[in-house]
Amino acid sequence: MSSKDPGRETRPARSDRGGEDGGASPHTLPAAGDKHGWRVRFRARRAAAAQEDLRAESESLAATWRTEILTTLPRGATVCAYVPTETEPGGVRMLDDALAAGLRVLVPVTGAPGPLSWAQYTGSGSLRPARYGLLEPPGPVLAPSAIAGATLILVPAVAVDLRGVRLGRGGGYYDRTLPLAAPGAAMVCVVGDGELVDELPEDPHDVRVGTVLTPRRGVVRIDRH
Ligand SMILES: Nc1nc2c(c(=O)[nH]1)N(C=O)[C@@H](CNc1ccc(C(=O)N[C@@H](CCC(=O)O)C(=O)O)cc1)CN2
Ligand SMILES: Nc1ncnc2c1ncn2[C@@H]1O[C@H](COP(=O)(O)OP(=O)(O)OP(=O)(O)O)[C@@H](O)[C@H]1O
Repeated sequence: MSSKDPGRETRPARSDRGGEDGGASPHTLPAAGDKHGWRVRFRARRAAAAQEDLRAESESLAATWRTEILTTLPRGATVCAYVPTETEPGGVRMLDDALAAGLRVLVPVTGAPGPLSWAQYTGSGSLRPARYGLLEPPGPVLAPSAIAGATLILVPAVAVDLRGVRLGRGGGYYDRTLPLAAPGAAMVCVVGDGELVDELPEDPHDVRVGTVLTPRRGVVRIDRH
């Protein structure tokens, strides 16, 4: 990544970690290990983004998804994705593109914290409101082990770093789910350009991803995965 990239947010330098005010100012960055603080910060940025910018980002992400990722997957393969919320980059259109490419698309069914169950996505028209304001298909619920059949897994993230460490919404759902994936499955995060950063806090339970998709940088492969 070039240091000239706009929107770039790096690991805080020591001098940034709260000044004489003890870090209470909204202008200071969260402490390096403060996952919750970073999550709040990244989510606030998404919430403040202009609709037209989000739309343009989603257009670009969907184009890369179609031309550089979907074309590499055989028809009939299973993809585990998620139904994006309004502020998550990418849009539901990425799921429809996967259907059009002949893939079987599973999305999470969120219950109590634990490994996620799954349901087959057949189109946005049949989605129903679910927990946390998410949308889910009404169809039969598949056990968490369904992820083992996926060739590629889209993993939601608020931000991700250049080592593949992701910051999710704080439920620990994906950290409990990804260990059930097949060893060769590709794990891909879709984020804004300012959400691919140098270094995020990492816990022992965190599962790293191998690929990141951003609007401007396209497909970013993580080394040493
Ligand atoms: N579109 C989408 N679907 C998804 C996820 C996601 O990130 N995006 N998930 C990814 O796991 C799962 C749902 N996970 C969730 C985890 C936490 C919260 C939640 O309400 N968290 C609190 C903040 C917790 C904190 O900051 O410590 C909140 O947002 O107020 C919601 C959903 C499954 N489905
Ligand atoms: N494999 C696990 N087993 C038990 N608890 C876990 C596991 N993974 C995460 N947790 C717990 O879940 C909570 C949230 O973890 P973390 O902040 O890493 O979530 P996240 O990666 O942001 O969320 P998600 O995976 O849902 O997107 C923490 O309390 C953590 O201890």
